[in-house]
Amino acid sequence: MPSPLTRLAGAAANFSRSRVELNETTGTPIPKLLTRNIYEVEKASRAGPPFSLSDLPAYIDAVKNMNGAGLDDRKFLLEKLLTLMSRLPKGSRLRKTIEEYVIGLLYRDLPHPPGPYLALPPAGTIPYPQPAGVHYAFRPADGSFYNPLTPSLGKVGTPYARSVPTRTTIPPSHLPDAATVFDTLLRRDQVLSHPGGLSSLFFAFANLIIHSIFDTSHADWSINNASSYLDLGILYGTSEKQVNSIRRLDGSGKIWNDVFTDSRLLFMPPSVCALLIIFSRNHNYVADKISSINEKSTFSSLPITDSAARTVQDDEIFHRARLVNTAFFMQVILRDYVGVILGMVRDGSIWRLNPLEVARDSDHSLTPRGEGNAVSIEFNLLYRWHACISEQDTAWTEQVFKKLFPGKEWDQITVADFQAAAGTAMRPGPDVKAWTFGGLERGTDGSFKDADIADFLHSATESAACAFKARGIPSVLRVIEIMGIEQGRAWGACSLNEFRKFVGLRPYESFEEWNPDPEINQAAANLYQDIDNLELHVGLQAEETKIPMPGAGLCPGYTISRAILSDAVCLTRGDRFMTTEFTPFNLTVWGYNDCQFDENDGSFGGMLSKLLFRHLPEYYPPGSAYAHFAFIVPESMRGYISSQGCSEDDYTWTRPTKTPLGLGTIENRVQKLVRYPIVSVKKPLFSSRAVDHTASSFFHITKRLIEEKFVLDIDSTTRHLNIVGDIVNLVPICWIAEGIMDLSIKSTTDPDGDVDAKDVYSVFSEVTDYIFVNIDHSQDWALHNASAETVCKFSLLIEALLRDSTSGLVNALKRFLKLKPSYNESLMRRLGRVFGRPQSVAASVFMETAATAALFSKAVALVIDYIFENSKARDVHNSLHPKDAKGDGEVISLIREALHLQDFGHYWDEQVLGVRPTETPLENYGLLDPSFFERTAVEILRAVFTRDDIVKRPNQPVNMGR
Ligand code: HEM
Repeated sequence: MPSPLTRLAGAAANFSRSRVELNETTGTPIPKLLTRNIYEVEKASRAGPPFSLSDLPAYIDAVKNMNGAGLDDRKFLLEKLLTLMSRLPKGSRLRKTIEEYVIGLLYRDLPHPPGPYLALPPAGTIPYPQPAGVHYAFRPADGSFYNPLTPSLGKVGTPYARSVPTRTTIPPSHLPDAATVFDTLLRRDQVLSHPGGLSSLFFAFANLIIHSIFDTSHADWSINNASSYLDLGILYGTSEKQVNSIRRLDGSGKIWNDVFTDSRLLFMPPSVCALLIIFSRNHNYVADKISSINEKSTFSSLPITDSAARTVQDDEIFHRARLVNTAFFMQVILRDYVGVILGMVRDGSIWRLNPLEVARDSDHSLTPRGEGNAVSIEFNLLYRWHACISEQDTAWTEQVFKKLFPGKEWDQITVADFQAAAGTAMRPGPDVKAWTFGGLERGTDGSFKDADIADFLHSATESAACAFKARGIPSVLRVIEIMGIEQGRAWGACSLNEFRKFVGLRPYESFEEWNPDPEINQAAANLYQDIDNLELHVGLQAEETKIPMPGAGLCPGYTISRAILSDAVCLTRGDRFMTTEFTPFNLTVWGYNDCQFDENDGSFGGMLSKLLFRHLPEYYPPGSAYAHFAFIVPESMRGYISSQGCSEDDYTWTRPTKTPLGLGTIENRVQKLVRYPIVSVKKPLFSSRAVDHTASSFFHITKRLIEEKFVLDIDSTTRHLNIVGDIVNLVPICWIAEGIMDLSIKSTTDPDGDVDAKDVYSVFSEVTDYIFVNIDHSQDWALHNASAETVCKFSLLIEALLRDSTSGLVNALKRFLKLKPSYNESLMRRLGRVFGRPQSVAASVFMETAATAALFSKAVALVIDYIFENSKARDVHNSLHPKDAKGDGEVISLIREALHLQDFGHYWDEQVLGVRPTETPLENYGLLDPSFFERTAVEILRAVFTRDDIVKRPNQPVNMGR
């Protein structure tokens, strides 16, 4: 059972999270005022200058060739632009202009809507899948109605789009035999690790992406049986029937444990399925939250007997949870995946290309968003990244193929063999709840063991992917590549040069230019004679590859590297659920906030770590590099971290083993925030004389705040007051700031005060969260860093006052000049007598006061709530006025009673003991020290309840969160 302290702290945590400031366009959190500057300066100084003279040739080339001969991609304009954007200061106008320009450019690389298709999409209308009474946007199972005006655009079972009509005149019969092309240009000759240290898990995620958008029909290669959207169709299914096969339909909106619907993935390495299981679990986590928070108070508890009501509730929770879960998928794509592709994670940059932004052209027209999308054959061919399959995954695939095609060598398997297997041996049973992978067994509740899922993921993070390269594809996939080449021909795909022209790149004039390796270019020249004949698939996969440099992390062939960005932009920007419908209204306020990334979480703006910490907490302890940088092999990432000037020691680099949940003891967490030993400062702070003095301050501060914060209602003489947010939360803050730290509080009478009390409350309550509340591993990094900075800053302040008080010079001088002494001299003198270094004493004062301020306020708020709810305001008034010990005693009993009844006590149970509480339910920590709490709380209540003009608004709760 959580301790009273922990439960008390819960609301402080919720409060501080709900106050995170969001960028209105992207919904992303804005760094706190107190941390923003230092953080940015530090990053910028590490990253280097945004522009250097050596970049000039690339920019000149761009200007000359943008609409003419095509860009020379060997001059790395794109990389330079990306680097420039990542290094320009946040909020810079130039950065925003370039970002908008680049996103507009990439989006317009492909026509919207796509022009030609391999066959005609369905004509006429198609049925609208929205059930009656649904007032939120939801993703139709089959990808229809993403563009409401062209509802079949990108729908499951429609033909692929064609971006580039070919004018190549070489007859198909003159093209080299597909098997010979594989054996000459594509077959892996040696294992070469990925030059950027990308892990096999990165390609497992890429595998999820391609399966989401490509599923070429074996009956008709022109048809794509996947939708053209990153809608997690691999998890949810591509038809109503499939979606229903995973749903519980019991009103919870949840799916069965650890299920997904795309059976093709069962034949992929187990890390691919393990990664998808994380998203499967996330659906249920989100559904649980949405129903328990119940933002509109419309959900009923289960079981729901009325079947119609059950369906309505289940649909709503399911669809909203799916929107949130696919938003997580999108964030992992944009933050982790594209972050690695562009080398941003490697270089410690939190900047990302954000294709979802609202952007305008120079003529003020909006760059379109959410218009729909249809994937094209060119991108299907471009995405066949089989060269990167790691050695371990190759060995695994070989085992699978041996079972599927017993007795056959890799070069004896035919396309017909593969298609036959795909229709029979590769079809699992219809019950998704019984599917397994990687030899795993399901438990009685249907789920896999965390240990097993984590094991696959850890291994995939640890194993290096292979490099993109000509002659890089494992022999076992020979038949798949032959099929790919033949599909390209059957589709009438364009040549490599035609594709390059289409995306604005200069076409190659020779095979040498395409790939300078003589063995490769001569082999290609023999097969194709003319560079213009070079087929798209082969041309893309055997092209010279990029090397890691700022702006380049994936390091595929040059053309893939350019085109992949257009695809990423079009897929996400074209999806209305990721853009125009990506709103708190559809996702719920909680869901919308939950799927935002935190750029200060230690993952350089990644999102996957949040999911790994959340769903496998025992196997991803806080600070594990396996969680923060799952897409880069830890050994490589460790090198990058130290070359960025960051401390390797901030992370753990070894493979995680099972670690008990929780973050250790309170003392342990305090130690992580302060560098000096904590000493006891209770006596100077909480002696009865000191508390008498503080209690009187609390009374006066409360009175002052009440007068200041009253707001007059429109057309009325009634004034209203946010008793928790504006008074109770701020009283201890004002006391700590003014009475201990010598800071003046901004107010209507002192607008130039040193600090805003609400800002201070916010940063102090982060420290409270870190020490007392946080058990969420994904929050640990950000909370620790923010808290450590707060503790350091404010402790320094106290330390300076302490040092000054020992000399007493400042105040002596002020007294001599008949000025008010500038700080609480007697308190500082008492603190000065504590045995310990000033740094220790200062940090200890911070911990005793500021770190528990939010807990103090929460407890007082509960008491006030109890008083109003139980109509005891008049009794409290009578007890506290006039002031006497008996009346104060009565109110102290009431405080104890309130806290016990609000379930914050463990000393007393009226039902069991039948006695009134005699002891306080509070723990002896900081401002919750009972002798301090009870005396000071009484004074706050006196200031509130001895007035006759404070009543609770009818039908409105005391705002406990605020
Ligand atoms: C060990 C890992 C992998 C294995 C065993 C594998 C196997 C296969 C197989 C069997 C197919 C043919 C599917 C069909 O037509 O039914 C295929 C197609 C494909 N693969 Fe892979 N693959 C792997 C990794 C990857 C990766 C990492 C990517 C790129 C991110 C990729 C991209 C593709 C694409 C785009 C297709 C065409 C899909 C379609 O048109 O439906 N594969 N792969």
